[in-house]
Amino acid sequence: MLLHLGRIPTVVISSAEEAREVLKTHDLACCSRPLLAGSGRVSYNYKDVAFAPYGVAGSFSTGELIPFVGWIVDQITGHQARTERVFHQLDTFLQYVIDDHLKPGRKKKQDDLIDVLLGIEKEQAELGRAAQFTKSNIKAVLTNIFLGGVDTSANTVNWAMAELVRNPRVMKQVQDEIRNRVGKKGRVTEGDIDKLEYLKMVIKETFRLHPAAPLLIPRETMSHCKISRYNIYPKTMIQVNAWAIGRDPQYWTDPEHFFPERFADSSIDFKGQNFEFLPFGAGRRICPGMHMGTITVEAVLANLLYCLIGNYLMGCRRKTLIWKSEPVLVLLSLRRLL
Ligand code: HEM
Repeated sequence: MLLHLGRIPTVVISSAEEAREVLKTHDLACCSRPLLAGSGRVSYNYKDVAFAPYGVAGSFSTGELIPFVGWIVDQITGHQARTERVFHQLDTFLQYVIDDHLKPGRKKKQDDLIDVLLGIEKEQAELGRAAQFTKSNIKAVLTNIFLGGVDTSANTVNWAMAELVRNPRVMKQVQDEIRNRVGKKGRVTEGDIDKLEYLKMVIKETFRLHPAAPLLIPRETMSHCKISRYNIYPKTMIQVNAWAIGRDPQYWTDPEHFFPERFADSSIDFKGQNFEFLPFGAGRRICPGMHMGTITVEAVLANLLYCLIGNYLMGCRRKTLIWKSEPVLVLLSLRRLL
């Protein structure tokens, strides 16, 4: 489907075959234009990325929609000022963290990510390369990891809990599995998770129905190409609708139904080879934190379910619970864990 998002021609891909064509074959720019509020430029710079937190991301920007004059409305509504304020807050924080790492005589057991990035910056400055890795690049990488790594895992756990509360049969089965395998140890450790087959299926089913990035990261065509039989011109934005593909009845039986067993004895995985299942994307821009994200979701969910008093939850009014589950779950788990 071809549409214009503001001033940018955009193609939305909603079938696994086209997704395979796009993500594997086409010459798509590595730079993306994150759909965050802001400038309307086709770019991927630190300032654009930094607009994401604090609710600025996804907020309506007239500058994005109406070419040339839209920015005036953003000035009047205060959108521009809010965006700048968020950027400065985040920038100040990141600068503080970087300065802290640059303090002489700082005590450290081993290099962390910021030390490594500062090392690259120093190395490139010494080599005197034309295109250098700067402090701004370091801040962009940190913001990217922060954005990519936190909400995605947290939202997946929330969705999994919501689905389990709506499906008592699955809730009971997954809790039984965890409690039988882990016994009375008090908490689920990383070593236990390998044995939890059903939990993994529950997580896969949650990824299928509720992908954390439903349209993946936008791509941009670098040259003229063809998708199916359509001619796509350079500088067209490509959005892959992983949400729609994950619910397409062509690939999934009874797609709206939360049914983890569909993954039993199935080779379908989220590692970017099965284009009907793309919770982490695919191709060159596949999520680099896939392993860490999965482990985090597995560990948090397993511990929540292990400690959760299932009957208490089932007794609650479900509707209320879906919206208010988070604090209840956290409190219950903490009570058991501490
Ligand atoms: C359940 C957890 C996670 C999910 C569902 C998820 C999902 C995704 C998706 C769908 C993309 C876009 C891929 C594409 O367009 O092909 C992405 C990109 C990215 N993810 Fe994740 N992610 C998760 C966890 C993490 C974690 C833990 C980190 C880092 C610590 C991370 C860092 C990133 C980064 C840096 C990108 C951008 C890659 C690029 O720009 O090329 N993600 N993630």
